[in-house]
Formats: sequence, structure tokens, C-alpha cells
Amino acid sequence: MESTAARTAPAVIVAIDGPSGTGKSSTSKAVAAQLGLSYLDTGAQYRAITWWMVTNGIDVTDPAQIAAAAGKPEIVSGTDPSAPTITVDGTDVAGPIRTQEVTSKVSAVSAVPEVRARITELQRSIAAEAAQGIVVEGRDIGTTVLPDADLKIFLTASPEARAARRSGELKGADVNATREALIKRDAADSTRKTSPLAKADDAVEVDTSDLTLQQVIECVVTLVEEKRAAK
Ligand SMILES: Nc1ncnc2c1ncn2[C@@H]1O[C@H](COP(=O)(O)OP(=O)(O)O)[C@@H](O)[C@H]1O
Ligand SMILES: Nc1ccn([C@@H]2O[C@H](COP(=O)(O)OP(=O)(O)O)[C@@H](O)[C@H]2O)c(=O)n1
Repeated sequence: MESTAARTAPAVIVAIDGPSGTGKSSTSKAVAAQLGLSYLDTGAQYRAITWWMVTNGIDVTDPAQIAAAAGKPEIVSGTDPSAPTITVDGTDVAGPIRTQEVTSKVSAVSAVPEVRARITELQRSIAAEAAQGIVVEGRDIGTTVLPDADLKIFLTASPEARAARRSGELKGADVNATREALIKRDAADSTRKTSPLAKADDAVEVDTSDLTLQQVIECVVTLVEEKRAAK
């Protein structure tokens, strides 16, 4: 049964953007779970379309080929923060989208305007359907996908902190190589023409370098509760 808090709290839309390894996914999932909101990992959607391109022999160095195929795969995201899911044409791709191959190709695929238009439309419809509200994390949520979000957060962290976190996840990965790969992907994502990685003017910036994950979660929960109270 729905709780009284969930029934009475107004729906709230939260956009969390930032570069890789700043804590977007961990923070967004925890905040959504704690506040009874839906959760959407938009990076997983770009990874899923990239996986489909690679699997179907599309040359990802050719934007025309990517653009022509952009409408073909059907991507479905499950938005329960305690068990988020991602499928492409009915296949669970949660594992395959995290491979090194997909990670190294996702920036090229996600820079193609036809890909962004398709995925942006999907993201907006998912956000519109979230009855209690949603936490959406990515690179261009506050600037482009949901410019009217109730709360926008931009997470940052030093390249050293981000590389240490990521190489901790990828067991045995070299920290320096991870750091270089992150910097390269951030540069590609920040300099593309269509909706680059950027902080919205009205976003709250949080540097997570010296904060624990729990501190970041508490900070964002407090900001969401303040917004909800003011609605
Ligand atoms: N503030 C933090 N302090 C230490 N580790 C963190 C912090 N935030 C996230 N992490 C860890 O860093 C890794 C990357 O976090 P993630 O949420 O996937 O980042 P992003 O979604 O921005 O790429 C995860 O292993 C996560 O547990
Ligand atoms: N809103 C978004 C989210 C991700 N992306 C792209 O998708 C890639 C993977 O995003 P991600 O959030 O899974 O990356 P990680 O930081 O988790 O490694 C990014 O490097 C961007 O190229 C994007 O272009 N726009």
C-alpha cells in the first residue's frame, strides 16, 4: 500500500549531472530509494544504443551510419532504484553495456544528433510518467532534457578521486590508465556540438572529492526535501 508520505508529497523532478566517477549513479539511486522516487540512468541508455550499434556491425566512426540506424533498437529502462533494468529489443544488456569496448565507443555514438533526439524523447516520456517524481542522472539533464527540473545538481570531483573510484570498481585496472581514459571521455562529452556535458546556470555544484558517498546522499536528500516543502 502507498505510504501517506508518498501520497501527500508533490512529485519532484531531480536532475543530477556531472562527469564520470563523480558519484551520480550511486547518489541518484540512494536518493530515489530513500524518497520513494523513480530513477533513470541515462548513461545506460547511451551505452545500450552503442552496444546495439557494435553488435549489429555499424561503423561507429561513421556518424551517417549511426544516424541512419538510430531509430532501430527499442530501448526500455526499468526505473525502480532498488533494481534498475535496461533491455534492447527485449534482451537484458545490463552486463554487456559495461564492457571496455562499449565504454570506449559510447562518446562517439552519443555525439550524433539523431541518437540524442531519440534518447532525449524517451527520457522525457519516462520522466513524465513518474507519478511520485524521478531522479534522472546524466550529462545534459539540467541543460537540455529537463530544463524545468525542480532541482538540478552538478557533481564534480578531482580526476584523481574519480580514477581511484573507477579503478577500484574495475578490479586490477591501472589508476593512471583509468584517469587518462576518463579525461579523454570527459573532453569528448564536453566538446560535442549537441547538448554537451555542462552545468546548468541554476544547478547546485557539489564537489564530492573529499566527501563520503553518505555525505553526498544526505546533502542531496536535504536539497530535495527543501524543494518539496516549498512546492
Ligand atoms: N563520495 C564518494 N566517495 C567515495 N566513493 C564514491 C563516492 N561517490 C561514489 N563513489 C564510488 O565511486 C564509484 C563511481 O561512482 P558512480 O556513482 O558510478 O559515479 P558516476 O555515476 O558519476 O560515474 C562507485 O564505486 C561508487 O561507490
Ligand atoms: N545524459 C547523458 C548521459 C550519458 N551520455 C554518454 O554516455 C556515456 C556513458 O555514460 P555513463 O553515465 O554510463 O558513464 P559513467 O560515468 O558511468 O562511466 C557518457 O560518457 C556520454 O558519452 C550522454 O551523452 N548524455
